[in-house]
Amino acid sequence: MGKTAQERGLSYVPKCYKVQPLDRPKMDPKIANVPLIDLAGMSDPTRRSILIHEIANACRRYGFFQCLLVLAAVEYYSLFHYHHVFPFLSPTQLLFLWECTVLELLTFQLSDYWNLAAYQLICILQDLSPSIVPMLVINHGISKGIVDGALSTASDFFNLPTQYKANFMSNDVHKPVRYGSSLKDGVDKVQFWRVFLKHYAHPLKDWIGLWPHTPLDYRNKMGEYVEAAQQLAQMIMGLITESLGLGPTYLSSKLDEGMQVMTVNCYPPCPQPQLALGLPAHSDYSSLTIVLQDSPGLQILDTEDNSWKMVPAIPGALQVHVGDQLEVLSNGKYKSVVHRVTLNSEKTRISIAGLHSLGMDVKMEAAKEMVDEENRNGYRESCFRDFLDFISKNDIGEGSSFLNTIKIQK
Ligand SMILES: O=C(O)CCC(=O)C(=O)O
Ligand SMILES: [Fe+2]
Repeated sequence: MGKTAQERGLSYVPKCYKVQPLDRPKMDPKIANVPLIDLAGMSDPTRRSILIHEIANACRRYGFFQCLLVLAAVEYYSLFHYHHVFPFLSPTQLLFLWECTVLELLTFQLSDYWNLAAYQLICILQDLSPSIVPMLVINHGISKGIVDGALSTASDFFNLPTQYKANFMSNDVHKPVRYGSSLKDGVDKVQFWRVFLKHYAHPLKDWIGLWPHTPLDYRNKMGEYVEAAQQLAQMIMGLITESLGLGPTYLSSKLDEGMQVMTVNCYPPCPQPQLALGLPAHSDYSSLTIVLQDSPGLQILDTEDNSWKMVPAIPGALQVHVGDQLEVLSNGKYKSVVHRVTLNSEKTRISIAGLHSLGMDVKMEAAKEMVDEENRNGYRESCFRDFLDFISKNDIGEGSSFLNTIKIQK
């Protein structure tokens, strides 16, 4: 390691990185319809029940949604971004939407603004397109400073000399802190165009001492981000379990005693992005994953038309994925989202994916409330350790999926 193609900046893609022709990314992918949610006003019972309904629809239909920072959202509400986020709207509709929200911005405080504007947005969109339930998670409480700090210290880490990063190098997927490239370097058949640092993060005091101490602000900045993200995951999971009829605290203590595995990814520019991938198609073994990305590259498989769609990279936005554990808990009502990472030839991309799950050996199974005569249990119980054992012996790049191994054939 340190000598991989992506680390050396080769001007071509070597054979071992070339993915099968069918898996090669299109260079002009469609943009995903990102469901949108505003978390503001959660303590108001009427607002909360609307929110739960919106989240339920997003999880069922898409398996993901996005949260926005308040300040990032201001940038996001430019006409340009509207076009990317709502590609199904005509130019006149876009302009109308944009004018409405800009007007609100002038007359309201930011917090009032977001409550109102999000409602307005949802009403407008539902009128225009009743089949689309839009969701934007805003007011999620992680400040722009915290998000920017995590991305910048991550980037500084990857810019360090290989000698230092090599201290964390390992192909052993059971290690709580490790640096690597691809998935399992040199072991899997096809290699992927990324480098990564993975580390456990919750409870912070148990793990932070094992994290890199260079860059000097790494522990501090990443620590702030992971703590805020853990709180957000709890809040969102409360809404999700409530939407399943299980109540808002169904998973709270298990998540609190559970794991938060941070995968900090760096995808250097790739000279032939049409031939390789940053990560192959996979779903996450988590209950929820929260992804922070600094530029586009993440794609999700839209199950409606079985095509890959690009997730728009809105500055500071957080992407929330339903993971395998939530699919199991809901007995398949909510599906974990299949996603992959594509590359570009110009610029390094950084992403931080936080996988929130139950404890290493705590088994997840379908909630008994989700199982009846009509909906037989579709999943065997499993825990994070089972997943790690699986990936240590199987090649995800070749299509192996842990989730498939725990599905019960009906
Ligand atoms: O880079 C991304 O946007 C997503 C990364 C990812 O899917 C993962 O680390 O599991
Ligand atoms: Fe992932």
